[in-house]
Amino acid sequence: MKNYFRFEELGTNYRQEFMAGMTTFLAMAYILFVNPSTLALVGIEELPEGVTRIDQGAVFTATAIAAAIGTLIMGLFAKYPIALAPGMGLNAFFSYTVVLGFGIPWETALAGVLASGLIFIVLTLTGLREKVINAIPGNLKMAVGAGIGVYIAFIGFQNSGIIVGDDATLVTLGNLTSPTVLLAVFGIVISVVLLSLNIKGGIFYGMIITAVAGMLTGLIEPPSGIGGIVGEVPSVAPTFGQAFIHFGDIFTIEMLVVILTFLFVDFFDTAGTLVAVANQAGLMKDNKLPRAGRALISDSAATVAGAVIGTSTTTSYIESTAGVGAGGRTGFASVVTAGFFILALFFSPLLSVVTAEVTAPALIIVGVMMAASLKNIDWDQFEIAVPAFLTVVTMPLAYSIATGIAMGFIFYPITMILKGRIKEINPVMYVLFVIFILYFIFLS
Ligand SMILES: Nc1nc2[nH]cnc2c(=O)[nH]1
Repeated sequence: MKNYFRFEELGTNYRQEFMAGMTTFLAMAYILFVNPSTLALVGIEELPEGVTRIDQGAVFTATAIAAAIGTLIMGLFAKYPIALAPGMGLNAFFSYTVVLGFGIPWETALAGVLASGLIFIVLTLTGLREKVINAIPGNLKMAVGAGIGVYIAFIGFQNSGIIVGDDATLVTLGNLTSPTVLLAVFGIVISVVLLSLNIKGGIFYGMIITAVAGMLTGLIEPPSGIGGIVGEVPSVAPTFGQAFIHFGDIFTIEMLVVILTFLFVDFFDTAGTLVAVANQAGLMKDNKLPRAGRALISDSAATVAGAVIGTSTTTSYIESTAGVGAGGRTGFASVVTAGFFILALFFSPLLSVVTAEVTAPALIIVGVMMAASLKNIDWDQFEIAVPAFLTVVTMPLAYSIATGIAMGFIFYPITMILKGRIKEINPVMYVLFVIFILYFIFLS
């Protein structure tokens, strides 16, 4: 086993890899609770006509199983210390834009996720995905990752009532004397303190402390006895296979736009995350990602498995950097993380204590982590700064990851041509330019 994972060559051992795998799990365990509440649109009273609410218990189980499957394949097949789970960027798009905004039932949306995963497998097997990833300028990849971070943080601020709507200015600061808003602020402070002290599971422990504070102050109902903490694994019957049953519903223009967005967002998010984590672990060779095809196949297979069981797009997590920080260098760390996700299946009763105030700090801290890629952007070149900046700011402002990506990819060739750098533009970028112009035409 040591030879399979090349422990000696990579200067690691079982203990170090175990600690790394556990650290990554702790950093991303929040998704087990945040994903079901996001997909079930908890807190939104009225759903569009013809749309039902997805079963939270089923999404909990789907989240844990999709994360375990994806992370295990990444560990054993691609041998990277990279863990996967349903992404916060795309679960927000799935819930707020597709289901709530377009009024598309979650069953059809899941079929869209399945379609995007299958297309990805084909694109990866033909080598096209790797080619396009290499054709996209690093600056834009970094901007997309950072923009998703800002978008996720904005959702956290909004869900917790720290930022609210305003007729005059669109958004403004919420009521800081409201007890629930104060609980969220407390959660952010605690998480920041823990992470500043280099406590690796800081996000997870921050959530536990916030939930306990909520119970002590009567803002959150406490679990009753051991049965409120450990319980049977919730059935996936309400969601399992719905993606297949509703596959026939995806052949509409609206769903085409949705599937393209799933594809594009996952594409750029995964590309940015794989490079960021591999770079941190010192696993890049000549500025390229070794076994990129295998890593991308792991990512796509996880999306397909997740869609069939009942969750939005499963993707490589930026939180894997926590495990790499703890010394993780091989796929064995991922095997450990996957094991913890299986164990977590038995803790579903805790879902009821993880409210929006408890999850908001996690969303905001993930935003901070993803925004770290801003440092890799060449801000002193105006032709780069413009598309990068537009990508980052339009994601939260338009409340759409896809719009942010489209803005960047439309402005990039324009500014590059105007600055006389036409020779540096990869032909693929012109194709993407046309696709995104069409995207805006279809949207409006
Ligand atoms: N890369 C990445 N990491 C995440 N961590 C939590 N959500 C996400 C996401 O959507 N993408």
